[in-house]
Amino acid sequence: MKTHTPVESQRWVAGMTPLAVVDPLAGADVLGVPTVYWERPLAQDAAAGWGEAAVVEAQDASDIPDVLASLGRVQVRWLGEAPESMPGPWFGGIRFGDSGTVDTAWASHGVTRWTLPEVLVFRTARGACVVAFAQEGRGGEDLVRSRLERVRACFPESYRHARGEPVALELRASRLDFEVRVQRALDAIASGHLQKVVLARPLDAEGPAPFDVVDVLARLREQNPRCATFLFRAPDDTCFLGATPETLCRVDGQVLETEALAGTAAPGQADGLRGHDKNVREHASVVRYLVTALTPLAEQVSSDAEPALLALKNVVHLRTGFRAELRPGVTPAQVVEALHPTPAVGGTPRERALSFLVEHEGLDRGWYAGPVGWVGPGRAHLMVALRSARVKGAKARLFVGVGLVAGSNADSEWRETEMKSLAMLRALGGGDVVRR
Ligand SMILES: C=C(O[C@@H]1C=C(C(=O)O)C=C[C@H]1O)C(=O)O
Repeated sequence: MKTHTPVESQRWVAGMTPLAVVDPLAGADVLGVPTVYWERPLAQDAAAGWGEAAVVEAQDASDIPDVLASLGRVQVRWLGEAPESMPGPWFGGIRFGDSGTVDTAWASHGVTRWTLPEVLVFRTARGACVVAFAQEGRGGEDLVRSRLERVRACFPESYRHARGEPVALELRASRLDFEVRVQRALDAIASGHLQKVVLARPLDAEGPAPFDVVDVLARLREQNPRCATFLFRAPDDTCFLGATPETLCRVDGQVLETEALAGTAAPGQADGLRGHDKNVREHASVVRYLVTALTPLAEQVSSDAEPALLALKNVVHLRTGFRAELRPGVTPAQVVEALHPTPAVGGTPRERALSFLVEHEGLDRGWYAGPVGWVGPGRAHLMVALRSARVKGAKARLFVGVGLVAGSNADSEWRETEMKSLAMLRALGGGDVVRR
């Protein structure tokens, strides 16, 4: 079932069965590579979806707000008890935005794509269960019951570790090309046209055999427990996956949480980060933007008094947490529209920075740096898709970006992109990264 327009007229029937499992990813051994995957190890949340009971796509970027709004109005009739704190039920993402370069390998992910899985296995701190969805109508209830039974009967109880041996990756990237683009950005900053722009570059990696994306997911979550590990697999098996530290928005009723995450140091050099002028300016532009963007939507916006350090395996970031009480009637769809893209992945002034990227970045970001996650009635959790790659067969294209402000230099920005690429490279290669 595929819907290319909002889903108001459709109704869904669903059922739920508790499961004695600890790890939704373990289902890959019997059900194959999940269609969608989402896990935040520290929060003990994990969800894996198989099949597509429905897909909502947009033909054009101008339809994205309608698509998002329609996801929040999904109508589900539960056979028996409804599960508590179910993520989704729609899982998907949105392109970063306009691009001056078209990469057809992104075609199957489209402008935006949201999946209602046929079966969704999820775990929270309270336990695990499987949920099945089918379209309301003749046979819908039977389909739900048989899907639940099939999963209940076969789902492994064990935890799924990465099993493959480390493999050597062939890496391709152009440092010269990146440095030329950084220089153009620094010229635009020096002339006063821009204050900040986040420039990204691709890094192509090839393995000796098709990547085992389930193993890659297992490594991503083990190596990046503070991040959200995600996978969105399109029908042609193009996978977009990663482990991102950056929350775009978490909405639960009227409560909104978001964050400014910008400013980066190597793990050994984190001490000076909070006093480092360039990083402080990079960070402050995001903080100012969030306050301005949230004010029309919220009764009250509060934030941490000053940035804290968020220490990840390969980098340390400056982070300022935000919490807001949304005005009555404000939906997750409106929050996404107001926030994305923040200057953590675009720049300042916003429109000029985005035009600069269309003209000079020379890269189709696709879903990289766009919102990814889940949406449901009155609730949503969307992350910014960083530390990510598009994978098909034995080929992966990684995306890494850096915030440039006055005082940035091409050499240290290149090194920062190298550090940021390690999260994905270590998961793809399964071992330490040797660059030649
Ligand atoms: C653009 C990326 O990361 C963003 C840029 C950062 C920076 O320049 O300091 C830090 C965190 C992210 O907001 C990326 O990881 O690709």
